Formats: sequence, structure tokens, C-alpha cells
Amino acid sequence: MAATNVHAGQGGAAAAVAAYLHQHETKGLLRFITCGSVDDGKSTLIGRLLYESKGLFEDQLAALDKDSRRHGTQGDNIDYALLMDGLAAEREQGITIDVAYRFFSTDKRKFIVADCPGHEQYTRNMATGASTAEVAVVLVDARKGLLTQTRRHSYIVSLLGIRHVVLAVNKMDLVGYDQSVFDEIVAGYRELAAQLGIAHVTAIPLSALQGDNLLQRSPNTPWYRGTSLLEYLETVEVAAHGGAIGFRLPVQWVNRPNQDFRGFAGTIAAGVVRPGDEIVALPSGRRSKVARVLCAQGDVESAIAGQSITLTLADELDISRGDVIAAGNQPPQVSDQFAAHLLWMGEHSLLPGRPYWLKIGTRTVSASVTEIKHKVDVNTQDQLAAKHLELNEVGYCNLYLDHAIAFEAYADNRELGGFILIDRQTNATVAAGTIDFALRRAGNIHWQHVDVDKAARARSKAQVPRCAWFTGLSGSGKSTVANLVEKRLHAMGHHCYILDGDNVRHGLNKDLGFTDEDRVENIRRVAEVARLMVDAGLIVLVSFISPFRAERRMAREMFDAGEFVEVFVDTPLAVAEQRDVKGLYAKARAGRIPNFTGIDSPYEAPEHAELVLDTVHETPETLAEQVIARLLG
Ligand SMILES: Nc1ncnc2c1ncn2[C@@H]1O[C@H](COP(=O)(O)OS(=O)(=O)O)[C@@H](OP(=O)(O)O)[C@H]1O
Ligand SMILES: Nc1ncnc2c1ncn2[C@@H]1O[C@H](COP(=O)(O)OP(=O)(O)O)[C@@H](O)[C@H]1O
Repeated sequence: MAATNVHAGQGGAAAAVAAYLHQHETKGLLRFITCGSVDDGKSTLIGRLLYESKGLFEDQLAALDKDSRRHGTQGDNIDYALLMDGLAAEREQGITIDVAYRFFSTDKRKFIVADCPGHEQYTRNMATGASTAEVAVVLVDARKGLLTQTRRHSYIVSLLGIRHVVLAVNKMDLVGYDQSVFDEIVAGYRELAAQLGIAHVTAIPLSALQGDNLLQRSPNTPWYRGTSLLEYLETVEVAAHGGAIGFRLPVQWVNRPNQDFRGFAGTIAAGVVRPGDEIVALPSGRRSKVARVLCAQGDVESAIAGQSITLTLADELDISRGDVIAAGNQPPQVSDQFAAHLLWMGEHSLLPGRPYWLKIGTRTVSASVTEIKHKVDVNTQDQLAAKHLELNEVGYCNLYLDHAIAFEAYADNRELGGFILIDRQTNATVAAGTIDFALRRAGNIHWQHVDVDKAARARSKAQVPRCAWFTGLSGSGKSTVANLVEKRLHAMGHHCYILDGDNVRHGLNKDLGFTDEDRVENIRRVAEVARLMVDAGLIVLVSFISPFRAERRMAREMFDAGEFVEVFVDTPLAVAEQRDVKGLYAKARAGRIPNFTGIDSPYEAPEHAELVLDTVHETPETLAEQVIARLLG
């Protein structure tokens, strides 16, 4: 028996975990999570499991060596990934997760326990701990019975696809080992489990403190005929996720040491592979056959889920990191739109329409939530309307990706169905997600070919289409300068159009106000319109406050290189407020306009604008000339 301890966010874990797993290599591994609060006796239970199993050693491990596990390097340690894979990849993104991993083993199995504290940050902590666990031990205090937190934890357990739950009814000694107390709690829990779709529930009466039914059956509960907790953990059969589906290899890197060898390396997410198997590379859909399957020791006859391999193929296919090589006769789906659950972990709320990085398997693409269908009260599972998601909230959302990816429903395969969302400015992990299904409309909408293209339209107008994107505070001078620019360009015979916030908000965007989420949508829509206008060959002048960097960046990325010219109308707040052309600042200061930019709603100044206009020292005419020079240059 051996046990060791590692805290996520601390670590040096790579080497220690690798060493630990190697030492017990021949035994099966079970990952489980414990949920419940300290009051329920969770610490006692875990401590006792480790202690009573004898031979305990505890070892605090030094800080995680970030470099050692940077993705895409050859040095990625596979055993380490065993622990840190899946949703747990967020640690790399700098999120603080309060999950303690402990390791111990018996003669029969080795175990990794993710111990998540039950307090405040439960959602993201549990998401982290549960994302790789096969079993959840849900603790209940026999005196208190099922609590809101039992419901909450069980919901997250079910959401993250844990199929085996141990209902550990603890502190049985304090209710006199009364069978009726136990039976009542179990009956209540079975009802809950049925609602949540948890298939396998095993209830065990325990006293963590006294050791009843922990390692052996206790004489204090003669009416209980089941196994002890440890026996259960040693023997429970957990079918591998994705066992029924075909071979899937998310490609981690392409190994090309010389011209003669081109291998695709990664960890098998599901299924089995053998030389000669038909495969399909996704999302490209190209087909070939497996030539060789290589493990660390060299060529092998077959490899299975969980193993790290390098494949070579019979044909030269263009496959790169992030692609999925899959069984040719049983490929996963490919889509760019999904319905998914999101567990929001970000300090700032989720804003529909804002692009985030979505990381699934080894692939990273840009994605945004197009709609929050509802959020879920994690305590009651009630579905509530929502415009945004806050820290620790769970929402059911539609997502749109800028590239199609190979995926599987999370219920079928955690590797290809679980993802994280990453904030593009801060690189922090802001959500864990589970794919439910692809939206059918994704497959039904295709790009329609048109014969007259942007270049032809631009030629007929004898101009280079561009988008000048004016951003700045209200009253900074966006409209004034944009107007002058249009007037002059028009006089020169150019084809222009001004999209002004005030005007567009009277029509296309009249349903939007000034909350963060409405501003995100406001900018998304006008950026799409501007893009269409540039595609039509026009020079477009967008004059919106556009206060957030994320949306200005999104707008920029909609255009071809050189088309987007960000113009920062750089007027200090004090100056804009003094001008107060429309009297809005006075109203905002008087508290009559909530969420006013610069007053109680942020303005994030551009960091890399193509042009910065100084309206304090230059005249509008001079500034207009600067913009024109840039647009026609
Ligand atoms: N709460 C609040 N905050 C900021 N601005 C407000 C607000 N309420 C009304 N207005 C008026 O709306 C104009 C800004 O609209 P935009 O579409 O450019 O704003 S944003 O880009 O969505 O932030 C802005 O026009 P400009 O002064 O031309 O910038 C204001 O006149
Ligand atoms: N150098 C300058 N550039 C632009 N506007 C200026 C300048 N100096 C003073 N102003 C005045 O500032 C105000 C800017 O208002 P506006 O153009 O409507 O701003 P915005 O569109 O950014 O809300 C106008 O009254 C304009 O005359």
C-alpha cells in the first residue's frame, strides 16, 4: 500500500505521478472523486482509507513545471497526461483550482482520488475533479440525510458523465446503526439518481470515524449485505468510456524526423488500432490504411484506448496537429455548431457573441455562444432564462465554431466530447463544456458560390475596399471625423458608407441596449454588416464606441489582411465630458443613464490601433486627412 498527495496548482507532479504510475503499472487504475463537505466526514473518510490501507506515505510535491507539459512538444509525458488530461488542462491556463489529488494502491488496484472541497467554488472544482473520474463517492451525513448540496454534487457528477455513484451514508454510529435511517436516505437518493440519469448507485452505510464498512464489513451493521467501500472500489467494473465506438486518435504532433518517416503521434481516445485498418482523417475526410503502429518499444500488433502511439499510413495524407484519425467504418461526426452544457469558471461573465478559444482534444478553434437556451439551477435543476452566465453557473448553449471539428457526444466519449473555453485576451480557462449534439442546421447550410467577387466589384469602383473602424468614448469625435472623411472621399469619387452607432441602433440594432452582452451583439452585427459592405467593394466607416478589445479583435478577424484599419479617437474622458454634445454625460453623472461608457461601464483603449487621433491638439480636418491617407495608401 502506498499513498501520495498532490495539489493541483502545486506540483512537480509530472515526474512524481509518472513514477507512481510506473511503479504500479501492472495493476488497473481507478479514478474517483469524493464529494461532500468536511462536516460530512469527507476528510476523515479519505484519511482513513489511506491510513488503514497501511504503508501510507505522504509527499507534497513541488510546483508544476509548466514547460514540461506544454502541448505539442515531444516531451509530453503520457502518464502525466493520465492525471492531467481532459478538462484538467485548464491548470496550464492559470486558473486556481482547489482540488487535491491523492494516490494509493492496494494489491488489486491503484487509485487516484480527486478530493474537491464542497464550498463556494464547487462547480469548477468539481468539474476539474470529475472530468476524468469513473466513480463518485457522494457523502451524506446519516443524521442530516439528503441536502441541497447532495443534489448539486450529484447533478454535476451526472453532467460530467460519471456513471457509478457510491452513496456513502456516513456517521451511522451516531444514529445507532439504524437500518431504517439508512433505507430512507437510500430510497430518496435513488429517486434523485433516476431523475439525473445516474445508472449505477451503490449505497454503503459507513462510519468513517469508527471504520465501519470502510475496509471490511462491520459487525455493527449486520443487516447490510453489500461490500465495504474499499472492496467496492477494488472490484467495481467501469466500462471504458467510448468502449463501444471505433478507433479515435486526436493527433498531438506530426513526427517527421526525415523524409522517409511521417508518423502521427497522440494518445488513443477510444477503440483499438491495428496495422492494415482502414482509417479516415478528420475533418478533411481523406482515407487511407494504417501501415504501422508504434509504441515506445517499437512496432506493435495493436494498441488500445489510453495508449500513446505513433501511426504511419499507407498514403501521404495532409494531417496536422488537432486532426483526428478515426476508424474508417465508424468515424465520429464533423460539425461547427453544437448544443452543449457549459460550466462557467470565468471571473467575468460569459457573453454570447464574444469569441473564445475552444480546445477539444488536441485541437483549438475560435468559438462563440450564439444562444444561451437556459441556465440550470445546480441545486434544484430548474431551467432558468439567462442572458449571460456567471462564475460557477451551468448553462445549456448553442455554440458556433469558426472551423468544423471531429467530435463525439460527451456521453459517448469524454475525450472528443469534452472541451474547455479559453479567454482570448487573458488566456484563462473560463469554461468546461460537454457536447450534447451537433445542430442539424450546421449540415444544411452551405456556402453559395457567386461569380462576381469582391475583387471584381472593387475594380468596377476603382478603389481598394476597406473598413475604417472608429472607436472611442461618446463625444470623442468619431462621427465628426468619419463624416469629414466620407465627405472628402465622396468628392473624390469613392464609394463609401458610414455605419454610425446612433443610426444603426435605430434600425438593425434597435432591440439592443447598453449592457455588456448587448454591446457585444451590437458590435458583432455591425462588424458583419461592415464585412458585407467591404465585400461589396465599399469603403466603410464604422463609428461605434465599441468599448471592448475582444469584439474589436473579432471584427478585425473578419477581414482580409490590410482591410481593417482601427482608428482610435483618443479623447480623454474629461474632454469628452466637457464637450457633452448630447448632454448624456450630465445625465449619466446624475445617475439617470446606467452603464454609461467611461462612467460606470468600461472603455478598453486599443493597444495596436493603426491610427491614433489626437482630438485635443489637432483639428477634425487634419485628423480626417490622416485617415484618408491611411485608407488610400
Ligand atoms: N449607456 C450608454 N453608454 C454609451 N453610449 C450611450 C449610452 N446610452 C446612450 N448612448 C448613446 O449611444 C451611442 C453609442 O452607441 P454605440 O452603438 O456606439 O455603443 S457601443 O459600441 O455598443 O458601446 C452614443 O453615441 P456617441 O456619442 O456617438 O458615441 C450615445 O449617444
Ligand atoms: N479635433 C476634434 N475632432 C473631432 N471632434 C472634435 C474635435 N474638437 C472638438 N470636437 C467636437 O467634439 C464633438 C464630438 O462629437 P461626436 O463627433 O458626435 O463624437 P462621437 O461620435 O465620438 O460621440 C463635436 O461637437 C466636435 O465638434
